[in-house]
Amino acid sequence: MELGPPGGSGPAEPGPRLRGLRGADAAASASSLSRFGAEAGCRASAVAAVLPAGGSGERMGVPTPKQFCPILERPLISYTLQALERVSWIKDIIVAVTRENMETMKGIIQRYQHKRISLVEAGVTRHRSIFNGLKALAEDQPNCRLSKPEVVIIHDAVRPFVEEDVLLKVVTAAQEHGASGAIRPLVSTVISPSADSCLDHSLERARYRASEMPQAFLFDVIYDAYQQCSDYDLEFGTECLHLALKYSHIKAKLVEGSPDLWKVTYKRDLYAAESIIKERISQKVCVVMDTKEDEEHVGHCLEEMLKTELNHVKVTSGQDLQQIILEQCYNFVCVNVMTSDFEETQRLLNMVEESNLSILYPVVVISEEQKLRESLRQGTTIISALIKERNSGLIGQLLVA
Ligand SMILES: Nc1ccn([C@@H]2O[C@H](COP(=O)(O)OP(=O)(O)OP(=O)(O)O)[C@@H](O)[C@H]2O)c(=O)n1
Ligand SMILES: O=P(O)(O)OC[C@@H](O)[C@@H](O)[C@@H](O)CO
Repeated sequence: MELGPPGGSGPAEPGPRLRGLRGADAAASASSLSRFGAEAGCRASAVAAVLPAGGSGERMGVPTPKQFCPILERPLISYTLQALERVSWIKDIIVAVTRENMETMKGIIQRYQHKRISLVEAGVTRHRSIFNGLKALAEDQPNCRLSKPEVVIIHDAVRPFVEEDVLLKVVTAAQEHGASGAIRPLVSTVISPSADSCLDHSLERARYRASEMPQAFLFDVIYDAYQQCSDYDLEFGTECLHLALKYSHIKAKLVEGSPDLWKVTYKRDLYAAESIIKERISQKVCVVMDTKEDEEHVGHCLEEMLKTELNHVKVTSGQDLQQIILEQCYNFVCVNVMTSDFEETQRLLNMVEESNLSILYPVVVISEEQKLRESLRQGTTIISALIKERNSGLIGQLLVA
């Protein structure tokens, strides 16, 4: 078992975007968050996460294990890590990878500046990988450098669209019930085949749910369960909640999860994940121009038109660029009125490159205000298509209107 040092710090890159919590949810989570935040602050690691990432991805049908398959030229696992890193009260993230992929994983941690990550060696099955991750947190292990958490989250590394609200729900429920897991309605009906591959019986779909991730447990509940586990369970089991019930006699609290909790398993899931990520990072466009005051400025006209094509268009001037980049905007439209504006545009390009944003996020440069005004509709259509398509072959478009 190899424990890598917790990672460094630095801006995360694009990935699944968190929706803000609203209304009662926000109030409830704020109190729970503050409770965890407070406890996490005093106990430094009240909540930890274990991410099994030691599989081979056979069902994906490609040589690269699916957790390392690129989406927008970034490994799938990096999006999951980023989603967890955005949750400040998760103090340690333990990732189980095979020995042969250890260096690849370390490279991803460094390239994308992931933090709070410790690596352990995966097992030959998912349960064994999870068990190795738990051992890294248990204080009864030699050379253990991590403190035992009160609650541990278990989440598949190939489920990138996990959000803070569902993590908070399962963690809060686990604290109260000992175990908790996200569930989703079944899409297909479950049937039981007979020995001769004929229908024996089918289950009433409405009475059943699909078990998804994340799941959360009081650490001792799940660690004790894994310590008692039979080899059969470790070899063939797929359900951590079942182990908590069978060995720790804890009935997990089930929490309705969002539709995006699904696991990347087949190649089609990669395409689906890419389109979800593209959609999420295309929702914010920054129109950069040298003035905010002049409402007749073509930049404001462009902004109004872009709002009909894209969700969120923010107008800013050159001075706010650093803040915009820190807010993780990935789409910039620079309206150049005078040739001097090109210096502003070059400054933006330098900032985007320095800020480590992926080169896939197009900066659209427009020159010639008057001509743009004449072809504003066409310019809007082209800009929206560039942002939505985000094709690496179209990097750094210079649109001369
Ligand atoms: N020995 C294993 C097997 C799986 N996993 C991880 O458990 C998660 C969910 O498992 P699954 O979707 O089955 O992944 P694979 O086993 O890689 O897929 P396949 O069954 O298609 O080979 C994945 O993050 C996978 O990397 C693991 O840590 N150790
Ligand atoms: O190894 P597999 O991908 O088949 O199993 C993983 C899933 O079973 C698991 O992630 C959820 O069902 C929740 O337990």
